[in-house]
Amino acid sequence: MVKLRALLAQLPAELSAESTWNSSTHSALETEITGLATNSWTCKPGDLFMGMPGTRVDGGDFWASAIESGAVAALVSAQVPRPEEGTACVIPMTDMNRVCAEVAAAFYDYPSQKMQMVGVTGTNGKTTTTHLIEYLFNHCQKATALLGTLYARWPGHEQTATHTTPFAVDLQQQLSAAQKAGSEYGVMEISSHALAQQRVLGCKFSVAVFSNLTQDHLDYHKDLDDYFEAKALLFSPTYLQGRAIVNLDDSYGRRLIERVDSVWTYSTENSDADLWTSDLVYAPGGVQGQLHTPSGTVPFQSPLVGQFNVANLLAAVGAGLALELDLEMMVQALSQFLGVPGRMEQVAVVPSQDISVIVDYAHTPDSLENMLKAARPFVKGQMICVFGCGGDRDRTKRPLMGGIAASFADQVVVTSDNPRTEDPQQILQDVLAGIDDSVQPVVEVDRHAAIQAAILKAQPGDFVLIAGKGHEDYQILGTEKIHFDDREEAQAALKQRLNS
Ligand SMILES: CC(=O)N[C@H]1[C@@H](OP(=O)(O)OP(=O)(O)OC[C@H]2O[C@@H](n3ccc(=O)[nH]c3=O)[C@H](O)[C@@H]2O)O[C@H](CO)[C@@H](O)[C@@H]1O[C@H](C)C(=O)N[C@@H](C)C(=O)N[C@H](CCC(=O)O)C(=O)O
Ligand SMILES: Nc1ncnc2c1ncn2[C@@H]1O[C@H](COP(=O)(O)OP(=O)(O)OP(=O)(O)O)[C@@H](O)[C@H]1O
Ligand SMILES: N[C@H](CCC[C@H](N)C(=O)O)C(=O)O
Ligand SMILES: [Mg+2]
Repeated sequence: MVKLRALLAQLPAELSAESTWNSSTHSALETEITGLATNSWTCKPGDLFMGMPGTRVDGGDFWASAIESGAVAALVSAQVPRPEEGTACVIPMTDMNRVCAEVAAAFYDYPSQKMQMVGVTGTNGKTTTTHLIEYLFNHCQKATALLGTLYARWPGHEQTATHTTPFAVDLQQQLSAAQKAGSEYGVMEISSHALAQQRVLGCKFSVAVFSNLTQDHLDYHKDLDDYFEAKALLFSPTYLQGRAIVNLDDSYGRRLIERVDSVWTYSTENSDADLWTSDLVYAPGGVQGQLHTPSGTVPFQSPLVGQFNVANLLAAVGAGLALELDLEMMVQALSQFLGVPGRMEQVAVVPSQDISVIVDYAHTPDSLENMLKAARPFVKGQMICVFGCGGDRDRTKRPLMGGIAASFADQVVVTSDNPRTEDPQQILQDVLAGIDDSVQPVVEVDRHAAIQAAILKAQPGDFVLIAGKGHEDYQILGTEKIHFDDREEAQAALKQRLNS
């Protein structure tokens, strides 16, 4: 609980010009705020309502319904029409994204500053790297909270996530709960959307990781440079108060290095990097090699598959060393980390079968290519790739993904991902536009039928890769979310194959 006056005092003067306060504001200043709300529908008595500008509406326009639900006051964009003085406390603000983040951090008393925080950004590898960091840190007896695409969890608690990076109020509430539950460390995925919308403002990071930048989200960002600038914000002094860990193998990573003072680079092969690997041997059961770090060189072994996962584990070890974790202990933990749900996850059935099936979350051109390349050495027969592209998301990546699937797989099955409000057939056409006429993909709009067709038609020794949805246990058709899980679908098809 905190008084409205105290919360407003945390805001920089340029955001909450006191000169605009009227008698309604002054009379609400001593009221205790018991919660924060950004949705008028879920606003409770005692809350402070913050009206967020969105793509469809300005939440500020709903201040009356929030006040009716018991909100003590509403903070809204300056353009929002306000009530007559004396009727309700509605205070105009300059930048609601910033206001919301600053207020949330203050309300929860800056939890990130009571923990050692690691932020991970980049197009691909955030979920995998944050899981690795959580695992290494917990193995080294450091109680660690993890916030990301899959869930928010800390010792004794786990909840499903709705976004890769929560909105400011949820974020600060979760960090506060994690810290109170004993987490000394926190690791989180930070999306470019979150940085552009300032959801993470008020958080301070001891370590920030940059994995890579390749095409995605061009529905939201103007171009790749704009996307990069959003990611680069994490490495500015506003957020980073420690060491940057940056991928030297990525061209945008090399650009970022020029801008940061305290940086360790990592590379899967370049000995100029601070952390790098050599003598790598890839096998179906994982990878092994030598790990070179600022704390010495050690042999390592990991059950993870693919060169990109070596990059992820380098980033994770770098984060650990930056926070003074023991290298030997981390290397021991690496050998036991089995992977992340829905990332290169093998679908197994009993009795085992003569084909392999993998479910992976590749939903960008780069990750699709990496996944197919990583699997190739282990394919005895044909490599069959089942995939689609999400609706209401970057359309320009669709033909690129089509071209990549056709180049790197032996057979392609184009199907739906989450069509959302787009016409599923049109999404398929966008993907097919990138596939050369000489290739004859199977086109099946129903993902269930597509997975079944791929698995039932596979020949002994074939390798079926089902990409795009990974851990997701739903499919979004229109505005409806139905239960759908690639792993369950593959299991069922494998059983059917056994009996046919
Ligand atoms: C593009 C984007 O980020 N959109 C976000 C935006 O939605 P919007 O603009 O449609 O919102 P809106 O409907 O206009 O409403 C604006 C505000 O008014 C409020 N409102 C609205 C109506 C009402 O009656 N009362 C009321 O209070 C709403 O609660 C909201 O705060 O504001 C909403 C609330 O703040 C967000 O939920 C929504 O995220 C949507 C769901 C989303 O899917 N975002 C994705 C793209 C995203 O952020 N993804 C990244 C990961 C990307 C990666 O892979 O790297 C993430 O971090 O998850
Ligand atoms: N370092 C990496 N570089 C390139 N591709 C990767 C890397 N790590 C994982 N991948 C591929 O990208 C897919 C998504 O990985 P992951 O979930 O770790 O990424 P993410 O950055 O969290 O994605 P999102 O933005 O959706 O949260 C994986 O299934 C794999 O195919
Ligand atoms: N975080 C990603 C997830 C994409 C997952 C894919 N299955 C899709 O629906 O496009 C995004 O919001 O673009
Ligand atoms: Mg993720």
